[in-house]
Amino acid sequence: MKLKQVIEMIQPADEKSMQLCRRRWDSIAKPLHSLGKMEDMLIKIAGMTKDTTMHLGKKALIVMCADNGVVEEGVTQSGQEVTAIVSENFWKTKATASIMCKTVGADIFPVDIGIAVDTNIINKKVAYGTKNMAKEPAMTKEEAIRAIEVGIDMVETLKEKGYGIIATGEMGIGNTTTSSAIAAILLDKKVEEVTGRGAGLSSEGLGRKITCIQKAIQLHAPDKEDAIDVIRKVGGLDIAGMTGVFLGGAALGTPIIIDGFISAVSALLAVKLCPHTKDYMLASHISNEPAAVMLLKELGLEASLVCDMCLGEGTGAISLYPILDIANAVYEGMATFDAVNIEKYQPLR
Ligand SMILES: O=C(O)c1ccc[n+]([C@@H]2O[C@H](COP(=O)([O-])O)[C@@H](O)[C@H]2O)c1
Ligand SMILES: Cc1cc2nc[nH]c2cc1C
Repeated sequence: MKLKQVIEMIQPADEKSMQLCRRRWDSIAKPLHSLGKMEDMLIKIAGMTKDTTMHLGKKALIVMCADNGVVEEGVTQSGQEVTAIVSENFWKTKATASIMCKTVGADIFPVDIGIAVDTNIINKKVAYGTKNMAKEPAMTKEEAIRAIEVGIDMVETLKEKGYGIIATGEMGIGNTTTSSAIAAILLDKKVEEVTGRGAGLSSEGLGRKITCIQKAIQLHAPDKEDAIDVIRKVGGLDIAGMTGVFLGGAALGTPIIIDGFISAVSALLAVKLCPHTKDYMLASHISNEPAAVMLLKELGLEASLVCDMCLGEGTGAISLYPILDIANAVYEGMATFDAVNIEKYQPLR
């Protein structure tokens, strides 16, 4: 589906289904709202799917894998070759996210949306990596839109295959540099406030990373009001792909789970392209990268997990699946106040 068409399709979440879901929670024989965010998440999901029965279907993780030209500026601890190695390991259940997916009963879909070499994962390559944003725009406008549409199409394909909820993830050495650039622009923050050590950068490297981002922003002056302009000048193909996943989920009524820093940047870009997209997002955890809290605040979303994770790959997002399963089991299986003859508590809220 085309980006323009998808943006036109997106509607606010369904209030009626959310009300009915809340009513069901309030009828269950336990203190009101005592399952906290577990209840809130299912209520939100009911609004997304327009269905209060919570038959979510199969669970997926889409991992957008891409390289970033800015790596040649010495802004990362690891070399660019790590992107392809880890990405191919997803298929072999040898990377963290793939092992976690197997454990929680989710299927993993690693997508080569822009790795610098050919790989054997799902081939949706838009380019062999981006250009170095410190010297030129990371990509063309056409490439940015194509990468967003790859994300949209992945959601459409998975929905057709019976997947009812999708976690987002990414793999791309250098993508905390692109994400910090985007965060600085969208949040109107100083680069040093939104830039962290990514995958274990030294203090000297961190200084280089901050200077590099400042230089790229000064060079390209991205238009804050134009999300595509921001993505194409200082973003990445992985970020663009995840932005498309959020938009596709909102258009097709599929809940999409935000992972860490890079995923939250993509979520905010999707909201900039279409504000109602936010209704179809669930926050999972709070990444240790400094801008993670700021991004969730800007999105108006609260994470359910605080685990000090900053691995990426979708590891935080898929950690939410067992919690959603537990919540759903209670929601579907518990006796009501009427059934067990307990007088209903008065709401505490
Ligand atoms: O998701 C996060 O919050 C997160 C925070 C720090 C690092 N990462 C992962 O580490 C890689 C990017 O780190 P870097 O230092 O190469 O920019 C990329 O593959 C991400 O999956 C991910
Ligand atoms: C080994 C490794 C695995 C990763 N997974 C996500 N980012 C990563 C970065 C490195 C370096």
